[in-house]
Amino acid sequence: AADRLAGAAYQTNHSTCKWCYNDIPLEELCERGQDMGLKSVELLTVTDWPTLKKYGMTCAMGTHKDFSIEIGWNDPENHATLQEQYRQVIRDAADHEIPSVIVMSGNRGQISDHRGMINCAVGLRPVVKLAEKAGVTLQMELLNSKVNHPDYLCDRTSWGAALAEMIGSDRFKLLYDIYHMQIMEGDIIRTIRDYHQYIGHYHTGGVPGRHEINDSQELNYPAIIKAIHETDFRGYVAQEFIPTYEDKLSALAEGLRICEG
Ligand SMILES: O=C(O)C(=O)CO
Repeated sequence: AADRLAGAAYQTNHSTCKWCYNDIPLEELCERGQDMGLKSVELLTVTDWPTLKKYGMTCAMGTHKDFSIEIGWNDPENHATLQEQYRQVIRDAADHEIPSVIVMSGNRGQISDHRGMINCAVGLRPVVKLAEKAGVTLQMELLNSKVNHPDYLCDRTSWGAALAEMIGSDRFKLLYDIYHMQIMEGDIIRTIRDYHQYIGHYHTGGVPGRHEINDSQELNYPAIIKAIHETDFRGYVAQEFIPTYEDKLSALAEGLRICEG
């Protein structure tokens, strides 16, 4: 009951990533999540979107069952397949009122960062047009290539922002993952202030280890979330830490509380 009262007053649009609670059924996560002030459970596909709706929640960042982190838009060989998948997922997202769909750059392989950016822009252009018509935002995730995703291309904020400039649409944004970018770049608050116009969504996680965002780790989440709000951010902040507490949902509730400062 205390969580419910607190949750109703929360300033942030809170979401969480389902994969961090794989052993908890979605219905249970929705029921308990609602009570703690959660508005969304994300990185779910169209099959789960109706369940969220039943609980008055959304999937703030939708995905498609065939999406891959490593195989992405930087390689033109993937464009035809990806364009087909995005035509489908954009249509589904519009039908289910899902605000955003995730995008991955893919791994570098033999392709230079500059060529990869041009390839991403060329491949994404037609699906961004569809997203504009559908009122769905495509958001490319920034991930670390140092610890978790070796060779992933979209691993620096400036590279992502340059791609967003090249694409030039309000329906193409960056998913700024605070955990991943702390590993790659640090300088989190200044980066958010400098690049917020390109950022449509945030992920959290403790550094190092990607566990609870409490004071066992190095990031000052209350200050980071405050800086996000100071940019007039209207999107969602999703908890994406791997809980270590025995009661995983109490870890999630605590994460939301920490973000509220
Ligand atoms: O796979 C990861 O590391 C992610 O952050 C996906 O959101």
